[in-house]
Amino acid sequence: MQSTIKLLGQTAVRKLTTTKANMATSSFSNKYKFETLLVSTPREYVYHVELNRPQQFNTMNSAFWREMVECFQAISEDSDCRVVVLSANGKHFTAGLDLTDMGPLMETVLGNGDVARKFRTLQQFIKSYQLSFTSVEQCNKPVIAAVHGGCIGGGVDLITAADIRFCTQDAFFQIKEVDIGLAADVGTLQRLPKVIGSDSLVRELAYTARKMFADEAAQAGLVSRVLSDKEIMLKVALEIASAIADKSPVAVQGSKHNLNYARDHSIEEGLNYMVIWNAAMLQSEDLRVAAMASMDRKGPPPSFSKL
Ligand SMILES: CC/C=C\C=C\CC(=O)SCCNC(=O)CCNC(=O)[C@H](O)C(C)(C)COP(=O)(O)OP(=O)(O)OC[C@H]1O[C@@H](n2cnc3c(N)ncnc32)[C@H](O)[C@@H]1OP(=O)(O)O
Repeated sequence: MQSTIKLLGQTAVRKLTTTKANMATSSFSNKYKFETLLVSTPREYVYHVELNRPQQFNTMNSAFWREMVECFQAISEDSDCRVVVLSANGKHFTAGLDLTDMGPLMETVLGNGDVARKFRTLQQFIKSYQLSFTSVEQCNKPVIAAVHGGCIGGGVDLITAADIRFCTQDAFFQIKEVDIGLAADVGTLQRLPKVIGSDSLVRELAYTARKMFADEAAQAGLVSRVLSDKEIMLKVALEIASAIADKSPVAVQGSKHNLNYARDHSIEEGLNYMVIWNAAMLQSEDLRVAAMASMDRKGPPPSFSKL
């Protein structure tokens, strides 16, 4: 009798565990359900976001601009994620702005209304598109962009907002905006000079729209690794992502936040900000856990609470 009750109890526990796991999976699928992006969890604490309109070369349509914000703002606050790999499906990473989905924009440009009204509408448009990539930069979690094939126009704006960039040997980068009659307006001109350091090269690329291939991109510092093909690139990106995910999230996210702050301020301002930041964060349990683990080299690797 007692063993029957015990067995029934075990079945109930198993059912409850399975139900909880199913609920977690379905809440993940609902939260990260998009038309233009595919989100998966290939490893513990690692999310993989893929641009997912392969037939259209992942061109950036209105759904994409909206979903990028939704996706990266959700990830920023998701304690099950500590690091993101951002790649793309299909032949190219992205062909940039979807030139077939510019209806509302062109309606404003060509439509009725005086210059002030048109200005206000376009201002909102451009600001909201900028937020799509600023949400990558402002995401609490580091983002590793893994680029293959063409990374064109808006693609360069996007990857300059990422923390780390890898590419395949066949990748090329193109600030294509001048070819369609506009100055790049969603991040390239602001972020690329800080990423690659050579103002001269940025200007050459922005004024000519010429392709920059993988080896030159590595030499310039736009990417930190060039891998032979996409499969190997994703393997390496996921390994690096896992290595980051094993570290204290307090330390990693604090590093991202302070690197971004330091990039945009003087050294003195950055140091002052760091004092305030760590006067709070040094009180976190991660410091004790990590310090104990590094002293006890034979013990298990440290494990950190979710953040
Ligand atoms: C507020 C503004 C915010 C953001 C602004 C961003 C600006 C930009 O992104 S500017 C860059 C815009 N993109 C382009 O100019 C891309 C131009 N295309 C190419 O360079 C090439 O097509 C390619 C992407 C390198 C692919 O070359 P290939 O593999 O040889 O294929 P194709 O035969 O050239 O193209 C096949 C098919 O795709 C269409 N297409 C390509 N790019 C786009 C695009 N961006 N939008 C819409 N459609 C695109 C191309 O026209 C072909 O169509 P067909 O009907 O088959 O002719």
